[in-house]
Amino acid sequence: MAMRSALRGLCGKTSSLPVGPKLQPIACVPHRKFHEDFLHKQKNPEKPTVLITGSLGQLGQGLAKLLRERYGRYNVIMSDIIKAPDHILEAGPYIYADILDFKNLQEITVNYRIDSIVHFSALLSAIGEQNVPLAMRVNIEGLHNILELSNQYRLKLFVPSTIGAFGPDSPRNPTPDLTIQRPRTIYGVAKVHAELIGEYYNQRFGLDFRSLRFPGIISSDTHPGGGTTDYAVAIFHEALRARQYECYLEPDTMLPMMYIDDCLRSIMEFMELPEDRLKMRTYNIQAMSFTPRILAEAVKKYVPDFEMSYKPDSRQAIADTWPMKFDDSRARADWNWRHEYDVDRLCQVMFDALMPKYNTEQRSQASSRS
Ligand SMILES: NC(=O)c1ccc[n+]([C@@H]2O[C@H](COP(=O)([O-])OP(=O)(O)OC[C@H]3O[C@@H](n4cnc5c(N)ncnc54)[C@H](O)[C@@H]3O)[C@@H](O)[C@H]2O)c1
Ligand SMILES: C[C@@H](O)[C@H](N)C(=O)O
Repeated sequence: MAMRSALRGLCGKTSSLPVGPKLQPIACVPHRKFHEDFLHKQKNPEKPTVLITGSLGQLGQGLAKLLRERYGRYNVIMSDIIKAPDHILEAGPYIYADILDFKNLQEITVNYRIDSIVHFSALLSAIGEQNVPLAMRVNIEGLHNILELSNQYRLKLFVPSTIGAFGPDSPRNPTPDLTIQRPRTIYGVAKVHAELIGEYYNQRFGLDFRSLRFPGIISSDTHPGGGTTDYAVAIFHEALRARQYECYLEPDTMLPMMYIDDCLRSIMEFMELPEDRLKMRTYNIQAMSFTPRILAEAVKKYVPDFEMSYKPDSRQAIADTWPMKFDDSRARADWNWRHEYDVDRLCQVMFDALMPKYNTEQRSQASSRS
């Protein structure tokens, strides 16, 4: 932080280059070419360079950390269209990349010598329904850009799919990999399109396209971006903050869920598999399934006076069409997928992470009142 403040003083604005103990102090970046050359010299040439789109969302920050541990700090380029907080800028390269701007994506791929893309940019299910034209642009047009870019430059491409890629005509308990997919949200329609067109590019052009269908992801250090499964993150914060939570789903709505560590590990394992291990390009993966009522009971073991009330909103209609449980037997058989977190372990890890934060907040609120 001291170094960053000094740099602010030197050049009037903060360089987006990370400044850490192992780095030479680069005061400011006179032009982008210098920035790119600098990053290239710092990279581990033995490892791939990965671009993460939409990396400031719920999944991107954790994945960048894991990938950097494995490939090196400068081999992972985080990108998004929003301003990054200081701790992101300090952790490694972060750049602006709008997935709707194809030329900008080409420039980034060439200048940063990108080998793989993890494509996270999207509007999630609930937010997508509120702005369908934007969701079509980001989730469909943006995907076309990423796919075409990956094909042009022969990049390996990971695009996550979701339980939302299924609809009311699909078997819901369990939902197999190959079945009817007629989702009722623009988010789901765009994901089915991504799965199919990715598979088509693989068969037609040999593009190394890979996709996993994720359940709702639960994390403590990042917040969800406007999905139907967000309640399963909010409940932990509200239990600690207010001892109560008003859930927007009915008590017995069962959905598949997954702790973020399982999700991020699945991406790492799946992306590193040799191509001949893949019998399909898109796999279901399952960890746990629960209802709001079941999760509330588990939360009460940590916060005994916690109370949950229910006020279903438009997200209920979405959840009612989604799988209750995934059949992920093919992922388990083909590439040995195993989850590690069930609902009890999930609660333990969430409360371990969040309790100190809320205890400190409550202590500081109490001391400012006294
Ligand atoms: N979080 C989950 O529960 C979950 C479950 C299944 C699948 N997924 C998928 O995983 C991916 C990542 O999900 P997430 O939860 O991190 O999403 P998120 O909503 O938290 O983050 C998405 C990011 O995309 C960025 N973005 C929006 N428009 C953009 C544009 N034009 N150009 C570049 N970036 C843009 C946003 O700024 C945001 O940071 C998504 O494709 C999502 O569908 C997520
Ligand atoms: C399930 C997933 O795709 C996301 N969390 C959503 O609810 O939209």
